[in-house]
Amino acid sequence: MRATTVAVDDPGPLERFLPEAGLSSAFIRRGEGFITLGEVARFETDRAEAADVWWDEISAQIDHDSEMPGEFGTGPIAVGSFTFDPDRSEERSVLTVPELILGRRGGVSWLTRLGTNHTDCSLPPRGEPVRAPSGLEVLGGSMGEDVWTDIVAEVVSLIRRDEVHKVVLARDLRVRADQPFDLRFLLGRLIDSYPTTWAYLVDGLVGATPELLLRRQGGLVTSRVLAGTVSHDADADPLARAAELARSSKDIGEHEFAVESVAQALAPFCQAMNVPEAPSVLKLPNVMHLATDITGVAKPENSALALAAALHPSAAVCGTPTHLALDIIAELESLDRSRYAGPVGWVDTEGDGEWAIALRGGQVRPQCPDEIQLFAGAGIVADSSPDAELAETGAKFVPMLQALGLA
Ligand SMILES: C=C(O[C@@H]1C=C(C(=O)O)C=C[C@H]1O)C(=O)O
Repeated sequence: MRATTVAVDDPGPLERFLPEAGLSSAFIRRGEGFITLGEVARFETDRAEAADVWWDEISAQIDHDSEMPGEFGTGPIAVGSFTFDPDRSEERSVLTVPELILGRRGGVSWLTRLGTNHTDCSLPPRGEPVRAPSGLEVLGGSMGEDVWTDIVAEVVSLIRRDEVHKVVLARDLRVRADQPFDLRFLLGRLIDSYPTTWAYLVDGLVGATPELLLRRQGGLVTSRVLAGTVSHDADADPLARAAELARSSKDIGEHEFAVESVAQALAPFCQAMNVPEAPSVLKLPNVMHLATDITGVAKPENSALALAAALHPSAAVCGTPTHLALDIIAELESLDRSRYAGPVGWVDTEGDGEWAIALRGGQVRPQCPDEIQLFAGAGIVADSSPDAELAETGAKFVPMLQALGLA
């Protein structure tokens, strides 16, 4: 297979090139990242490890001609989204090799085209205008709010009996429209309102997540761990809320579980690692999180996708200890998380790439194109209050509800 990469003039907002229908994907933060069109290969699996082996074989067969060799993110890539719990999900994970990639990073834009014999490196046409959803109806979730808070209370008592340390519980909301969703509309709204997050669109999964499972760039690996949350709004004093969060022993404890899980999982893949002692506060329009950026010097043999497979599920979205938390989630949550809270991102032919955690998003399925399932979760620890955790999930639904025009 051949691939050609050329530098192009700044194409403007990348998402404008997405077509309403057809195979496409996007991964954009602060105007940088890429959109893809078409597909030359696709691997549906239930394991990120299997996808990593598949991509390793495919990428070795690509003959790449590039005007910008070695520039991070340019060239052929595979884009994917993986389920939260492959052992218990009906949904398949997917890794695809796009036919065309239009990207921008560090002010430089490029276009990569893959195929067997082509050299057409002209920009694709802009997509049709986006369509706002209409006739929206909130159908509710797979369980009522009171049932969900009862489950939180049950988990709190398991934790107080020392049977488990932390469990992240999620809930869902279904929203129906009177015609199929145009996911580009939701993506565009998220990009505009949440520019510091990673906005993603992969195979019907759309959202804007603040959490980066990992970036592997050259020899360096970075992970942004989030856990510990307060909601805030225009009326609240942001400094007072941030100080409250930074002093909250409940949130600091919850955060430490998440940092520990990522640090432990990453250690075998790194020659050296830096884990800051105290978290900082990350401010988003709807919530603030305690945040820790872990960095390390990666051993060369593991791709970004292999690292994502090793780091997932972190205690930010699952719990501690991992296997117990997974079992408790499966038993009590009564929800197929599908690809919510799983890794979403990309990997290149060198094994560099970025994998975010698919949070603050929703899934549209081909058999129900007029219905979107939104997900939000919260970390439960010994001091959790069920009503506060319910409110926290409410705040985490806000970005998608706003994008839909419902908040
Ligand atoms: C589970 C979610 O978010 C995660 C849980 C957090 C928490 O419990 O404080 C914070 C950020 C994320 O790691 C979600 O957004 O659905």
